[in-house]
Amino acid sequence: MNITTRAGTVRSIGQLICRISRAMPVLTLIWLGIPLLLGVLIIPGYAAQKDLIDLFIGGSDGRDWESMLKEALLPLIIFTGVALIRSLLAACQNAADPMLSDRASMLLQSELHRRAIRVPLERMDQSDYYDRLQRAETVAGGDVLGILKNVIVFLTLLFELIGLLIVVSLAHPVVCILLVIVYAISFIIRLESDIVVRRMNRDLTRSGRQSDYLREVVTKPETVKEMRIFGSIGYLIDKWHDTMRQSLSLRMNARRREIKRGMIISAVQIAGLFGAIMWMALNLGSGGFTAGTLVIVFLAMRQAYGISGRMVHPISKIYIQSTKIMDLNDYLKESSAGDEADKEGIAPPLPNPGTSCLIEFDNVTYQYSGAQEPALHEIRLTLNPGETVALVGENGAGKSTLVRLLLGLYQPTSGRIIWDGVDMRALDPVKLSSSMSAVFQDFVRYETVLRDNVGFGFQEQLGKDAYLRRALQAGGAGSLESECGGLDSPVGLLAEGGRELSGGQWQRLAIARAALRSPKLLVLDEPTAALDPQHETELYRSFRELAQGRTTLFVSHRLGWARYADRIIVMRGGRIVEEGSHETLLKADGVYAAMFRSQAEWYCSTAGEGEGRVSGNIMR
Ligand SMILES: Nc1ncnc2c1ncn2[C@@H]1O[C@H](COP(=O)(O)OP(=O)(O)OP(=O)(O)O)[C@@H](O)[C@H]1O
Repeated sequence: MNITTRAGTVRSIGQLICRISRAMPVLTLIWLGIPLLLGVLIIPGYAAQKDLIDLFIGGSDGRDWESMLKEALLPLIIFTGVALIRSLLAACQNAADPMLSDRASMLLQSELHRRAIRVPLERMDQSDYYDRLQRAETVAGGDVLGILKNVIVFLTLLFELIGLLIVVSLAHPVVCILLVIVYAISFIIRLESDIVVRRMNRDLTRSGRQSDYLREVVTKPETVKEMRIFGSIGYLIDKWHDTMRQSLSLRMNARRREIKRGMIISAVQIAGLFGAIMWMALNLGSGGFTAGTLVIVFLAMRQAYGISGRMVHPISKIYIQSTKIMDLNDYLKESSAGDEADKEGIAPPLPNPGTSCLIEFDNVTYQYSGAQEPALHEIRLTLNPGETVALVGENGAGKSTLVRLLLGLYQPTSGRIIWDGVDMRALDPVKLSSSMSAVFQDFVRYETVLRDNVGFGFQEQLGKDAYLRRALQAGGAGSLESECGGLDSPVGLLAEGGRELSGGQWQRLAIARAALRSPKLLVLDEPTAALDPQHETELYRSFRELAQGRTTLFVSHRLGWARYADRIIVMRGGRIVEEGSHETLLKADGVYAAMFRSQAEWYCSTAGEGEGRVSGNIMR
């Protein structure tokens, strides 16, 4: 471990403690002050012992017992007082320690969650983000308890060790120097050993995530069905075994290395202790030591030896955990970018989005981080107020990427998206998102109560049953209220007594959620993927009503629905390749016409074979 890494470890622990102390200064002060006091108290404790030993070994020396006892009274009081105060402080430490750790864990977890919701979506797409978030979550959720425990044990032992070294140096500086050298060598060896473990733990997070995924995927009822049919369970289990075997072997190697280093450290310390005792024995006559000095130096060295042995554990743990602390600090630092601007008085208020909702893509290019090619190339597109535009194209054409940019979830790599004449990046983000509503193909299932599933669309109306019912109707989920037993009935299997809903029912709730708002911009990204044809037809009718007077963009692979749009945009390879009404595009006989014909042929042929129960109105 180099100096930079070591400094990084100390700095990250310092940052962690500073973060905690800002939230709870008094508790942190008590928590840190107790070890310091425990260490300081070692010195008068040993000084009193030395005086007592010298007094009683020196004998009466012509004095009466009464005057000797009088002389012994002060050291006795100090010795007993120190012992009492130390045990009192230890009790306080036992109370303060879990109190601080638990509160710190809660504090860090809430800070982490607050930060996580601010992270740009582009950052979430990068796999290293999940590694970092996972490590930060593990630290804030539980590891921090262990880390703070280790920090406090280490500090307590460190201050006691310093106290003992002061005791020894007061007796004779040479012995103290010898002990300092021994402990310094031990520390360096230990630090070198720990860097291996630290690196290994970091590497193992990624493979651990992979093995967790594999373990989950082979046991989940949703995935088991398909895997049994495709016979992929055996292959995935073997893959999981391989990942686990590699992790175990890495861990075993690091453990062996740690044990070897531990043995070297013990040998160095025993040699140092032996050398010091020998040196003292050789200088016993000439060194000017009193018997008391000799005894307390011996006792202090013995205690210091024990302490340094016990210090190895928390130090080693802290070094291993320091990566995690660094990760937590880095994560909190990274995701707090922009916080400064949020502080009241620093950032000027941003303008609200306009009410007409004329949206222009001005030469917009978007490239995913790490991707070789842009997913969208120089898009020029205008969505007119109140217009319904259908976005179609083959898989990977860039439709969802365009939708994410339109919703402000991603920012263009180059170019601008303009809302009523203003670059969307310059608009108030909260007002902007409340002017939009969206239904995604990968919609969220809130396994709480029915009310939440609709009301999260517009939280101010969460308690207004009439609005929620209207939204349920608009989403084609009007019957769910009575089927589930009321708006406050639990849905999903997570809540006790919850009613599990079908994929289509969940999807209809997502649509009801979007309908609850009164958005200027409505975006429907494959909103009916999980619906049966009958309900899909009903839903598209509801969408048409919902889209009235709003700028609407909908993405669908069902071209039968695209014909009802005012305009159809066809994408291919990240570019807009065609644009126009259904009739114009059919006449143009290009990409859209080919796609439409192939779908129409499929429907006609399946209907002709008498197998298709698909309602013909999809392609009519
Ligand atoms: N998170 C990502 N990171 C890197 N590349 C991505 C990411 N998401 C999508 N892409 C790539 O961007 C391109 C456009 O993807 P996009 O999801 O926008 O297509 P799509 O038209 O919505 O496809 P589909 O119809 O299958 O949903 C594809 O080549 C895809 O591989």
